[in-house]
Amino acid sequence: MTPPLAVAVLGASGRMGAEAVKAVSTAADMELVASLGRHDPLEKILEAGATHVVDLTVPDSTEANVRFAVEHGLHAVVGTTGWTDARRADLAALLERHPGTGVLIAPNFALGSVLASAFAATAARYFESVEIVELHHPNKVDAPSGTAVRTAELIAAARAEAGVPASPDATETCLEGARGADVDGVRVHSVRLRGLVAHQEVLLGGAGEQLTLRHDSYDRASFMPGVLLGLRTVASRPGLTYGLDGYLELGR
Ligand SMILES: NC(=O)C1=CN([C@@H]2O[C@H](COP(=O)(O)OP(=O)(O)OC[C@H]3O[C@@H](n4cnc5c(N)ncnc54)[C@H](O)[C@@H]3O)[C@@H](O)[C@H]2O)C=CC1
Ligand SMILES: O=C(O)C1=N[C@H](C(=O)O)C[C@H](O)C1
Repeated sequence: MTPPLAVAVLGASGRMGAEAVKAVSTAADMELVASLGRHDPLEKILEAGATHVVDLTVPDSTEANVRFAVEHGLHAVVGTTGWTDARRADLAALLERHPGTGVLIAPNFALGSVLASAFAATAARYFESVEIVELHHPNKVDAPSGTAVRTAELIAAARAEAGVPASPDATETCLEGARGADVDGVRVHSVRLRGLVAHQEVLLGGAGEQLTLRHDSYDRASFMPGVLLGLRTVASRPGLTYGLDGYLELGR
C-alpha cells in the first residue's frame, strides 16, 4: 500500500492555511505532520518528516520558505502571492540544482477561476478591448491580486500571438489610479469590500457587444480541491510549474 503523503502546512493559522489544515487532515491519502505559524522555525518541517509543504503565508515570507523546502528535497505547493518574474527565475535556477524536486506556484487553486482565466485568454484574441476587475475582502494585503496578474499575462500573451493591437483608450487627463494598474498592457482594477471573498470579472468589448467572464469564490473551501490536486501531482512534475492549469488538460 502507498504510504500517505506527509504534509506540512505553513501559515496554518491564516484564513487559507486553516482551511488547508482541515482539507489535508481529512484526505485519506495524506497525513498532516506539521502546522507552522509565523514564529515557528522551519526545522520543524524536517523534524516532522514532511515530504510535501503547502505555503499559504505572506509575500514577504514565501520565497524563503520555498527555498528552504527545495534545498531539503521537499516538494512544495504554493498559493501565496508575490512571485514576480525575478523570484520565479531564481527559484527555477535553484530547482535545476535539485532535479528531483517539484514546486507548483498556483495564483488561484479554484478550478473555476483557472478555467475562467483560460477562457478569457482565448476570448481576448477576438475582442478589441479587454480590462480586468478583481474584487476581494478588505484584509487582503496585496493588489492587484495574483490571479489578476496571471490572467493579464495569459491575455497579453494570447493577444500578442494573434497580433491584436492594444485596447483603444483616448484618456488624456487622468487622476492617478483612475485607469487601474497596467499589467502587460492590460488594465486591472482592484476593489476591496467587506463581505467579499475572491471574485474576478474579465470585460471584453467589441463593436456593439460585450462578453463578461466572471468567477466567484464565496468560500475558501473552493480552493481546496486544487490544493489537494497540487499535492497529489507535484512530486511527479519536477521543476517549477506556474499555474494550476499546468496540471490540467485544458486543451482537450
Ligand atoms: N492560490 C490561491 O488559490 C489563494 C491564494 N491566497 C493567497 O494566500 C496567501 C495567504 O492568504 P490568507 O490566508 O488570506 O492570509 P492570512 O493573512 O490570513 O494568513 C497568512 C498567515 O501566514 C502567517 N505567516 C506569515 N509568515 C509566515 C512564516 N514565515 N511561516 C509560517 N506562517 C507565516 C501569518 O501569521 C498568517 O497567519 C496570500 O498571499 C493570498 O493572496 C489566498 C486565497 C487563495
Ligand atoms: O488573498 C486572497 O484572498 C486571494 N488571493 C489570491 C490572489 O491574490 O489572486 C487568490 C484568490 O484571489 C484569493
